[in-house]
Amino acid sequence: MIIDKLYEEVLGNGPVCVGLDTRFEYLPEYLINSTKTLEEKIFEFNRKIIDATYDLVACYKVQIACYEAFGIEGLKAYSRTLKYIREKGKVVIADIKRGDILSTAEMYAKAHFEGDFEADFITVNPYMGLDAISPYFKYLNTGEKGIFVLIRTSNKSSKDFQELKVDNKPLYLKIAENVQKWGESFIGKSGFSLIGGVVGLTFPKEFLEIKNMCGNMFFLIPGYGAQGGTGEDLKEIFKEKMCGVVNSSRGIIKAHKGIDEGLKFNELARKQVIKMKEDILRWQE
Ligand SMILES: O=c1ccn([C@@H]2O[C@H](COP(=O)(O)O)[C@@H](O)[C@H]2O)c(=O)[nH]1
Repeated sequence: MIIDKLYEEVLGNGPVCVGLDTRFEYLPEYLINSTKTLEEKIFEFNRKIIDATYDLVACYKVQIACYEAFGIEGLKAYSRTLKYIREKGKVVIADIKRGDILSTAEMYAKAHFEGDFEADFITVNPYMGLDAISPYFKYLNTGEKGIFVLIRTSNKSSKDFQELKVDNKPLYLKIAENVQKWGESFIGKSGFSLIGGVVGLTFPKEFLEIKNMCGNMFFLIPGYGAQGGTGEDLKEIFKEKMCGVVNSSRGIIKAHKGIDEGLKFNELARKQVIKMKEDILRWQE
């Protein structure tokens, strides 16, 4: 199952997930000024970052908004980036945060688990309930696809709704309970489910509460670096085992900006990955 492959990657290469939230202003000057098409420029930037990091990381997360913002050219670069990561034998998570009624969710599932935008995992929004999530199960049944459901997001305003009490519990715990239950039919050899949770590293106390409740859940963990999360915040969460992948986007792909612009952006991304890995793993010894 794809979740077992992802967990193997974590065991072999550590839990770093490189976030390809590529923006035009992150490109080095030589690419910005080149005569290549926009699609080529964005793809070349991503390809060089992937080539410089794939032996050190568990997976990649590609944020679709950054590519949609460039229009058709951006989506072509998005499609090529997903394909390139999968050709390299690495796992790719498409951060698309979809959530809609059953008939529409069927089309989102087809769009992102097949064809030009095929990814290994996608992120989904649970706000509309089970029938907005169940259309993805057809793909989970193959064992080759998985989803990460938003549970406790990393942004400050996540408290606006996620902390509201339902049956005397914060909503994020209610969601976690349901996600854990849905995931019980999709557990791999690793003991983790193809239905994982998105929980931000910016709330480590709440994270621990969720983790302790959801034994089979594998986590996609945003919030490291640019949003303030640190390796120390993962100490308790990863105490028994590394139960997730830790995403950093800006902290890795724009490391060269303002420091050493130019051809070395990929080497700087690699250095940032090594630094992040050390920062996480030293708390696990
Ligand atoms: O709760 C969430 C869910 C998703 N994200 C996404 O992760 C990256 C974070 O980027 P950084 O530059 O490392 O801050 C981005 O794609 C977000 O959309 C999140 O931050 N929090």
